[in-house]
Amino acid sequence: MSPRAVLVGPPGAGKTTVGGLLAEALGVEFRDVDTDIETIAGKPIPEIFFDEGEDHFRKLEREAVATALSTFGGVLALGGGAILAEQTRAALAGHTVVYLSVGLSDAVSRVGLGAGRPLLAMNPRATLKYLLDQRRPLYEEVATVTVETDGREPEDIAAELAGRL
Ligand SMILES: Nc1ncnc2c1ncn2[C@@H]1O[C@H](COP(=O)(O)OP(=O)(O)OP(=O)(O)O)[C@@H](O)[C@H]1O
Ligand SMILES: O=C(O)C1=C[C@@H](O)[C@@H](O)[C@H](O)C1
Ligand SMILES: [Mg+2]
Repeated sequence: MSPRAVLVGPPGAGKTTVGGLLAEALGVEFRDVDTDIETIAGKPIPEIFFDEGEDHFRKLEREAVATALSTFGGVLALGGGAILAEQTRAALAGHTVVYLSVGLSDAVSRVGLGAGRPLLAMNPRATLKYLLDQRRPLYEEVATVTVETDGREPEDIAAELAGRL
């Protein structure tokens, strides 16, 4: 089994929001790997970062993505940093991968002060700029479909994707 679509993109791209709407439009289940990781760890992501560190979080993330890619048939949202792992980028080959791209200004206004996002806990704007610049080539590498989300409503993006997939 393979996901109908895998959504990637930086924090604030709308993976969770658009992913849920897209799954509804396609009549399939929605799953978010960030939620899978919280279930496996038994605690919220900020606590995993705080208690065990980012490396441990990334290990849980690689495992959770690998499991979901081979067992789930609906719309799957990855965490914003999942594509940093070479193993995950390789595992995405052959899947329908949607890159939700977002510019710095929309990303900043969407994530606000970064609540619930441990990497953005300090200086969200500068950190987001760094993450967007560092990761853009990696999102582009794995994507089979790219959608620019700046200035667009999640419902509109999900409807476009439902038509394209
Ligand atoms: N196209 C959009 N236009 C305006 N606001 C949006 C859009 N997409 C998402 N949002 C809002 O931005 C915030 C972040 O969206 P969301 O949680 O879906 O992003 P994400 O890509 O899942 O981020 P993360 O990587 O942190 O999980 C939410 O409050 C959501 O309502
Ligand atoms: O961009 C990132 O590295 C992250 C994004 C979130 O989805 C979570 O996976 C976590 O907060 C890390
Ligand atoms: Mg999300």
